[in-house]
Amino acid sequence: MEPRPAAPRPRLCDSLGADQTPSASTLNAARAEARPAGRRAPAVAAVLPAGGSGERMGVPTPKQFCPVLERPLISYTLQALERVCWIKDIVVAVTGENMEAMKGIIQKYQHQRISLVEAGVTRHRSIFNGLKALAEDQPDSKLSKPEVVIIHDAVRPFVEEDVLLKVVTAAKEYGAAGAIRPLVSTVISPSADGCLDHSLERARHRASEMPQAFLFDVIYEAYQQCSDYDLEFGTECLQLALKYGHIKAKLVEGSPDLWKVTYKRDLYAAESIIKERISQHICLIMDTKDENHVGHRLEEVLKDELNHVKVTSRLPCHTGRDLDQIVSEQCYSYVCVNVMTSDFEEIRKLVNMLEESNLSILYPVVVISVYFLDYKSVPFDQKMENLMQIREYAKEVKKRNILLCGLLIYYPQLP
Ligand SMILES: Nc1ccn([C@@H]2O[C@H](COP(=O)(O)OP(=O)(O)OP(=O)(O)O)[C@@H](O)[C@H]2O)c(=O)n1
Ligand SMILES: O=P(O)(O)OC[C@@H](O)[C@@H](O)[C@@H](O)CO
Repeated sequence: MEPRPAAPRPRLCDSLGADQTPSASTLNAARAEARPAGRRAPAVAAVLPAGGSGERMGVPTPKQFCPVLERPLISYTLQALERVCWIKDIVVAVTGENMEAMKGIIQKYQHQRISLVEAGVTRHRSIFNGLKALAEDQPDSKLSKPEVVIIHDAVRPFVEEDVLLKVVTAAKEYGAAGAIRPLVSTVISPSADGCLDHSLERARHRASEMPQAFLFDVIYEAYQQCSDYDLEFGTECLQLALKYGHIKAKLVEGSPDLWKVTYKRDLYAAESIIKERISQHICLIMDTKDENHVGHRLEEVLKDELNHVKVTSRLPCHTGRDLDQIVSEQCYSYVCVNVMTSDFEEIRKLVNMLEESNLSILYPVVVISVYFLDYKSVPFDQKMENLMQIREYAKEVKKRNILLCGLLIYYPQLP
């Protein structure tokens, strides 16, 4: 059957984006170069359907725009795909009414390599629109047809490079590939009278998840031949490749985090996972090199008490290069231990560095500034005045997603 002539092209907005974040892409570029010699890396693009209304979430805002830690859910998914430098274009399908909101998210969180297309009235139609945008070299667009295309729901934020690489590599070989997970509940088939007709043997079946990947021509031709019924009611891209392209997708075991945010509980779960991930590293910054610094004792205690948390320490944060390294480690929790001074100029320096690093654009950064002051040598009112400034400063930096608090510990010098 001749493929159906392409429907009118979706409106393709300009690509939007900002400078590449150096650390993630540098790392990925190194990995990409490490690919076995002689195998040309396929040109890879991604299509993210994000045009749904999120009815099952039960809130007015479509779930892909619902905030998680005050940041829209879709921004986490974009960040996850942006970390993979060999994905050259990310096409997001959003409804016309959400187009401006999506552009605002891209600008605010400095997402890159993003192009926007109009969503369709169903998920398959949204995906088809994304594929059309990639299929045609448009003179006014940076998009070109990829060899392999990843399809990934915008509401699945926890996707890692390894599973993306697995499905892309498999798609290059098999024509199509998709992530699967063990079934949690048994699948049953009800009879017309609402009773059990039969159940499927759970061990012999799997849940189809995302990401999926396809040779571009395979999936694009499948969509072009797709029946209106499938476009309207279908939920499985792999099935389209099988039905219209006679391609049996390679199934790739995915990690538990590939789940789709569908119900409200999923938002709470996503927030917990993100909080857990960004609190995996605490960095102690001390204001002297003295090995008897109380900060070292605190470091030991934290290492003993917090088993799954990486605790590092740094000497005086006036060595900017040193702080650059800390920030490049994507640390979001800092404890500054000050025994020599209550002058919080050092804190200002640290906060400025954190802001310049763009860390706080993506996640809240916590800075706890602890002051140990000997009340015999430091008149209370003089130092409290200094420290009270921290309260006003904290209000100011909170607007930039940096949560700053001060802790004053007055103690008598040992005789
Ligand atoms: N017309 C549509 C419908 C869905 N999607 C996207 O497809 C993904 C998975 O679909 P689903 O979880 O069903 O999202 P919704 O349709 O929004 O959810 P609901 O069925 O609860 O309304 C989501 O990223 C959703 O935004 C889309 O791009 N276009
Ligand atoms: O049906 P929904 O729109 O909720 O989900 C769409 C897909 O994510 C879902 O069908 C997966 O099984 C992958 O195909």
